[in-house]
Amino acid sequence: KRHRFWETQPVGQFKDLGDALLPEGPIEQPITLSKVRPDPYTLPALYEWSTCDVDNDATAAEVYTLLANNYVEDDDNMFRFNYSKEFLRWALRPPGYFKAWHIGVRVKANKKLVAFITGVPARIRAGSEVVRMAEVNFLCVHKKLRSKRLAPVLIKEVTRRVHREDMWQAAYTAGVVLPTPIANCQYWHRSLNPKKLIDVGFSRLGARMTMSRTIRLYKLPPLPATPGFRNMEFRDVPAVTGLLRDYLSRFVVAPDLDEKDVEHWLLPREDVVDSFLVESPDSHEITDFCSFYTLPSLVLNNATHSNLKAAYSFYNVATKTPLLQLMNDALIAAKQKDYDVFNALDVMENESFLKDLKFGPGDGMLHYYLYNYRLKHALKPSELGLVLL
Ligand SMILES: COc1cccc(CC(=N)NC(=O)c2cccnc2OC2CCNCC2)c1
Repeated sequence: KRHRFWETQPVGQFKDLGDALLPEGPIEQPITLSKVRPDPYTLPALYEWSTCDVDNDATAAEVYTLLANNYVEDDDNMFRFNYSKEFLRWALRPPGYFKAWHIGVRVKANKKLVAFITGVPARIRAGSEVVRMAEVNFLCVHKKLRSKRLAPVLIKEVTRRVHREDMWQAAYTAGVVLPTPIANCQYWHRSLNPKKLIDVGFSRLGARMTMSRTIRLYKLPPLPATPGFRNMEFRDVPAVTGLLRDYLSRFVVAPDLDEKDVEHWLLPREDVVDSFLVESPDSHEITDFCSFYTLPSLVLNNATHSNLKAAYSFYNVATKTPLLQLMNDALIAAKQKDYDVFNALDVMENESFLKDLKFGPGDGMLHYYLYNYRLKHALKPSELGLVLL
């Protein structure tokens, strides 16, 4: 398949696959900052760049609306991600973020926001190297401006702004295969509200299954099974950071999280991110951790339901409680908070619980990519310790 744009970029090229002589690490070396193009790339005549200040409520609302109407849909165009305003503010303002990396495109004549792309800084370890990278996300072009080759300009512009901050690598995901995935992950869904999922066409009634039998199949107890299972609180940040750093060190690619990162990414925020831990009742030691983020989907063309409330598995560490039991408690917590479905990728050790906890395979894949960084080998999902929003 031709990738006119990606063939011009410092990413693993399909033609290089199997070339064992190519070294692991940066594909292109950094250049002197004064040599990084100082001016933005050229947009088609009618459009202008517009850095989006998501602190500003009106601007955050414009970004929310653009994504709600034009962002990623499932393969059958029945659902569209519906990131909330508060979620976007959280996702775009981690420690050390750059407002300049929240990049919009507006129509000059009426200032309508018609495209968007973002980067946030992250420290990501690839093998033994911790690399400062941009996590690039929320690439969105208004449905009416597709096939104008706007996406390559947006990608070049966020790359230029990342270079200006002396960063030379990036991490991103896509539902499509581009040159060249570092991992190809399968997504899985666990029904929490099977009747609604069937009503909206997300799931289908199994063969020889009645609705009442299906509801019974996915039923969960009202309360978590693990003694000491509770919400994470600010005072838990040091212990959770220790748990996570030890656990994530097992994976080939994973974020290098410090306490400030854990405070931002994992302290509970209502309808944005939920996190729980197990505090041993007698020793008060924190032994386990689980978390999920909230990403609803709009239900397109359905008379009775407009939204699907979905939880996405985030970071989970089990050192004393069996992972199966810990994740079942996460399902119970999500069901208690009225989620309709709990989604997970087959990354980290997720494969070990998916089938037993009655997850079903999704109908697509999520591919992970690194920009300007070559890995000797593509990773199995179980070698990947990175979850993007
Ligand atoms: C149910 O509503 C949907 C609305 C839009 C797309 C999809 C399918 C899909 N593409 N799902 C995923 O990419 C996915 C499935 C499981 C876990 N994380 C995921 O994506 C995350 C991470 C990447 N950025 C989007 C959210 C489903």
